Amino acid sequence: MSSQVAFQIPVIDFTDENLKPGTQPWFSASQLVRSALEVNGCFCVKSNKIPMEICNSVFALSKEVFDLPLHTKKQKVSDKPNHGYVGGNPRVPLYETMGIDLDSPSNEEAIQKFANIMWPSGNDHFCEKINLYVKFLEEMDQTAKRLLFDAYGLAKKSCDSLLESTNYLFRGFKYSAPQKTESNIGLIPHTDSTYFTILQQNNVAGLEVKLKNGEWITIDPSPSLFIILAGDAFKVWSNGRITACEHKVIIREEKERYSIGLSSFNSKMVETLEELIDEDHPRLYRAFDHYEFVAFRTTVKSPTEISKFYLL
Ligand SMILES: O=C(O)CCC(=O)C(=O)O
Ligand SMILES: [Fe+2]
Repeated sequence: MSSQVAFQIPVIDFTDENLKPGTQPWFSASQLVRSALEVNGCFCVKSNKIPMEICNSVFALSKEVFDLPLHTKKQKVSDKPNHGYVGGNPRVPLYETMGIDLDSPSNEEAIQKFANIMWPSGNDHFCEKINLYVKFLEEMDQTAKRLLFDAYGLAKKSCDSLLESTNYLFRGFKYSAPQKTESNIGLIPHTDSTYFTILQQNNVAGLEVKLKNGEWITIDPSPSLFIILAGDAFKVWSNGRITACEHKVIIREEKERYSIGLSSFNSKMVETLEELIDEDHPRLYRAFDHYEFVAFRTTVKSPTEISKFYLL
């Protein structure tokens, strides 16, 4: 399966010491990121910059959180839609997610605040591991964005400006093992409202993405592979060049599944970059407040209805 995935979805090695702006490996990776995002809306990243021991701890900690009593999990609320605890949705009964919004003063404080809600006497181990992991995923997100901006020939300050207004959301996902008589749908097909969503799986397959040709493929669930999905915000930013990746989760084994990831939002407006508008590519979308869009998406599900929100 992994070679099939590698064939249709490129795997880019972020460990490569030569992956530095201005070098040939950077240039090649940058072209690959752009074409993968334009064609299928996603690519995979291999990176050993974070020790597997930290990833294993984070998966174990995520399980610990989901094993807490429902009333405790429900105490994690957020003023932003889908940024707190979500579970028990009759349309997707196997699915639960818990989010930590990282936009309060610092990641450390946001993670600490979350830990104090889950464990009133605190949890230093949780804070330490999640901090390290989140920092690593933020770096991966920023490298991926810098590669993409370079592929469009954009100035560094254009990427700096997007990164400065970025809010991150760190999330864990749990899917209960479906019973024999139960549907195995973990999440119905959707695009994310984000710029990027980075996901790491933990050996139980489930994430499937739709290719340009309409074929659905399963993403290798190995924890040594990260997948970066482009969301609606990058489609709008790129004036429709980038595909918002359609994906779903199907639990094909009778096993519980855990995944973790980082999503990026804009604290300001999502808008199309002027440099990507010209006679051949007239402006397609209006600018909008990212969190208004996230809220709108909780009320509307069909892709046509969703795109009406930002189509001119
Ligand atoms: O669990 C996964 O791998 C995907 C989660 C997802 O697509 C979502 O919550 O939007
Ligand atoms: Fe998603």
